[in-house]
Amino acid sequence: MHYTNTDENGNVINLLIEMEKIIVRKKDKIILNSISFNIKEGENIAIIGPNGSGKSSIIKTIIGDYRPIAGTKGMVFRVLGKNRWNLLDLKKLLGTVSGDLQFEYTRDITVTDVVLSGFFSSIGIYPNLRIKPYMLERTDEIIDFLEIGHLADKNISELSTGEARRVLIGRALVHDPMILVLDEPTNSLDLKSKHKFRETVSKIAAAGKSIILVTHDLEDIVPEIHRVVLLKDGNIFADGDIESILNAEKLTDLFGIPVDVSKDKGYYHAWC
Ligand SMILES: Nc1ncnc2c1ncn2[C@@H]1O[C@H](COP(=O)(O)OP(=O)(O)OP(=O)(O)O)[C@@H](O)[C@H]1O
Repeated sequence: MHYTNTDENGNVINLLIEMEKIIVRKKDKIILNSISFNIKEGENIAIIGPNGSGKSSIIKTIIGDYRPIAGTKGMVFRVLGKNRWNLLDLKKLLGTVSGDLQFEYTRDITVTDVVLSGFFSSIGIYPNLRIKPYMLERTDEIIDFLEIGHLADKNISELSTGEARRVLIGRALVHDPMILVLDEPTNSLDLKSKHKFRETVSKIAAAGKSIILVTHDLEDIVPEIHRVVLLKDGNIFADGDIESILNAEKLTDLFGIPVDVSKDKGYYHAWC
């Protein structure tokens, strides 16, 4: 187990995720090409890159939906020091919200039940599920924490996209995961909903969860995120502290067109 490690100065660090030489292939195409990076406990990162660069594939690999090619020389893939996980246990550790998860909720189900369904990794609550009192307590706690109590009895189909997205964060948080994984979470939200969503992410980061955020929108990178990974063609193009990565030179190189970057009140903006 390598969950606990030491850095070059002898300080103890806890590694949540260790990836070395990760190769993922789909239909004869290498979609992640020898990816290496670690995420330390308490660290928040953003992953940025052009369409098709492999951002969602990294997330799917981390949450166990995609498997790296086994037997690659020097390959390491560990979550909390373990290289073998029961998928359900892994999903408890990693709360996940993607921009399209809400479209899986096609039938009427209340906000409370959507949050509760996170305990079962299900899309809804069914009679065969054993709901325990602590689950209901935790669901109420999360609804309070996210300030969505006024929505609790509504059906998810009645909510705006922005409201539904915050409910899905609740679903991801019921297990008290160590890491919250957000894949393009502000897709199709209006300005106010994006603002509200970002405040929620900041609050969760301040509560001590690690955030892994995939986005096309630099404004989604809340000030609690200090590290950015740039991806291109299934490779890591750059990885470092936000100041050294989110600048015109790096983003111009990454996207192959002139990009300008500015920073205001802790948030970054890019335009071209
Ligand atoms: N299951 C799959 N089968 C075949 N090809 C796949 C599969 N998953 C991903 N790919 C391919 O891998 C590449 C990376 O896809 P991925 O979705 O990770 O990119 P992305 O950076 O998240 O893109 P976007 O910004 O458009 O969401 C793409 O060329 C995609 O077509």
